[in-house]
Amino acid sequence: MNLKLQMIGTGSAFARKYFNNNALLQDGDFTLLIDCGVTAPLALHQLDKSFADVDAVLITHIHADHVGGLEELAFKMKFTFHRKIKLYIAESLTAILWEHSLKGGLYQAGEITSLEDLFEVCPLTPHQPYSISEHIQVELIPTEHIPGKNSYSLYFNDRFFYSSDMIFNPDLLQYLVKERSCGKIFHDCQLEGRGEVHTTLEELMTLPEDIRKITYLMHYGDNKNEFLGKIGEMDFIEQGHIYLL
Ligand SMILES: O=c1ccn([C@@H]2O[C@H](COP(=O)(O)O)[C@@H](O)[C@H]2O)c(=O)[nH]1
Ligand SMILES: [Zn+2]
Ligand SMILES: [Zn+2]
Repeated sequence: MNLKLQMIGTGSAFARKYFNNNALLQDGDFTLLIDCGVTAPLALHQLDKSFADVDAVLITHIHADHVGGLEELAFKMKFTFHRKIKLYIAESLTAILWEHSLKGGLYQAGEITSLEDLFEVCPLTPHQPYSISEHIQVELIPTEHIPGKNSYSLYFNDRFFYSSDMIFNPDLLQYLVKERSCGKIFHDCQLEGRGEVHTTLEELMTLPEDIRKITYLMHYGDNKNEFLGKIGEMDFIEQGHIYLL
């Protein structure tokens, strides 16, 4: 069974040409939304889709380009579609997501007082595999992004790695490829400047050729086209395209 990956956005946090780095992972007629940033509703609309097409959502960390669209998703599910979808999120982030991000907009006395009033919350323990659909299995891998902020990368089906936002960790990439049969890497890529909270193109270019060959770049800036031909054996993943995995 082929899974389909469609990035609804491939942009860095403040990109204007590209939507937030969020994705749809499709297993037959089941659709998982990976992160749900501020631009997710419009990004879906431009693909002739909406939250009605989403069966579950998986969150990697608490930044607006990854969770800023959850308020609309939650309201739509509750009051328009009358569905409670599964919310997959690290157990360390559930209280933070509600108390520090969603409660302000979604709280409604007697009606919406917790995440569980909106979602079927599925708290995930890092380093454990979870079955999300018949052919989608995910494992959270804690990775460094912002000091003091829990942030997770995703390892699907013991086959492909989705960094979300992380600083460079070549040892992890080597381990996944050499020891865990990783065949594709979707990696955030800061095109210019120092990689204080992300991995830079310069850093990714230091990876061995066999890893670069299976690496697809995402979470990039508006000037991405200036870097065409300057990314070695790597490829840019394109917003809206459907990739068979
Ligand atoms: O130390 C920092 C922390 C944050 N930033 C900026 O904020 C965004 C955060 O969004 P991401 O989704 O993690 O990209 C980041 O890109 C930086 O632009 C920073 O510069 N320095
Ligand atoms: Zn981001
Ligand atoms: Zn981030």
